[in-house]
Amino acid sequence: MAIPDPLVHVDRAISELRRGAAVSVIGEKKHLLMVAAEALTPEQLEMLGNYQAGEAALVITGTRANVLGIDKTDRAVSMVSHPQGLTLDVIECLANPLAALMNHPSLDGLVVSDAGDLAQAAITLCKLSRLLPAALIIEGAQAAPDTLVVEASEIQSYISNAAESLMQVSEAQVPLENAENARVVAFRPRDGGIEHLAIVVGDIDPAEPILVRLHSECFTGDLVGSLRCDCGNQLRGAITEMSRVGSGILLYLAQEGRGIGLVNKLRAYQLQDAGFDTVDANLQLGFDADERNYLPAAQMLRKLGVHRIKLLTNNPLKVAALARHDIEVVERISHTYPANKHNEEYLQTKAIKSGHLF
Ligand SMILES: Nc1nc2c(ncn2[C@@H]2O[C@H](COP(=O)(O)OP(=O)(O)OP(=O)(O)O)[C@@H](O)[C@H]2O)c(=O)[nH]1
Ligand SMILES: [Zn+2]
Repeated sequence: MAIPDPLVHVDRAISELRRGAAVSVIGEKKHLLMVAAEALTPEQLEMLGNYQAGEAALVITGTRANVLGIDKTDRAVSMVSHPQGLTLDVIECLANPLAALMNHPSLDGLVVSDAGDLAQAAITLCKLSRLLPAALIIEGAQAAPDTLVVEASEIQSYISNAAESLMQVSEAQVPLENAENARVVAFRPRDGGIEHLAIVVGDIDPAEPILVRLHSECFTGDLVGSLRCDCGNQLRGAITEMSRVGSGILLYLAQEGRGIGLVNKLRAYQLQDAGFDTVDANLQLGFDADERNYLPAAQMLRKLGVHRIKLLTNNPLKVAALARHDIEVVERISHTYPANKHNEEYLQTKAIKSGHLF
């Protein structure tokens, strides 16, 4: 029999959570049952409320608890309960800042406490599922026979395990408008999870530092020409520049919305329209300002035989992250395009709050 693959367990748990099913997270001698807050139905809440094993509580990130003002500590994850049980209205407002803009149920009497390792893994699983980082949990609850079981340690090591397992699965010549000699190379993790792409322009000489761009997927900017960001210009501009200098590699990373996913990015845009900047909108949703991990990028570069690069970026985090993953950045090349009236504030916030260089 094949050895069960931890990546596959997590991948299945992601599907379960996204379709609103309960998942059981287990650790050493401990277990909890979780449902993603944003997929919670009144029936499920009633079912979980009647669970004999223990009391249902909501886990949210410390960041979300801080902006709500219900937890002033620096806990990574906070557990929230109510002596009379949490109602769906309260859960929605605690989990989702957009619901909190519309409804104002009383938050009196909430009890906030430390969340253990399993609850932290539950939050990580929500993030991997590209859902809001909030889950209704019951600690100590045994899994029902048809509930999927996943280990907390498998969840916590998923990102690095998936990155390390990336394999080149296909490649083809694709002449581009601004770079006729280009090929697209696709990489897939072992569990069949999210694929990342490399666009290789010209012929690469691994003996020389290669011009590289790490481009995080942006449906709105890359595909439909959104003016809220500068992604479309950066994408096409990088390819044009690689063609001009003769060669280069653009990694097209499946990290939409700085790693929070397209649905959450649209939520962040709605919050920005309500007055928050791009960083605070992420924090309101309970995410970090930037949730990306660049191990997949480093791994793809290694698979392409590239170890020394010149990086097209304004983001110092990308340079530092690649260096941590053993890719030598011999030069950072600024990658700036003129602002428009829709993205001016966004670009300013990145310079002021995220340390972007120009
Ligand atoms: N969460 C969030 N993501 C955004 C927002 N605007 C754009 N994005 C995402 O940000 C990512 C773009 O980042 P990058 O082009 O890598 O930009 P960067 O981190 O500023 O770094 P450089 O462009 O390399 O300087 C894409 O995944 C976009 O979808 C926003 O307001 N909120
Ligand atoms: Zn964009």
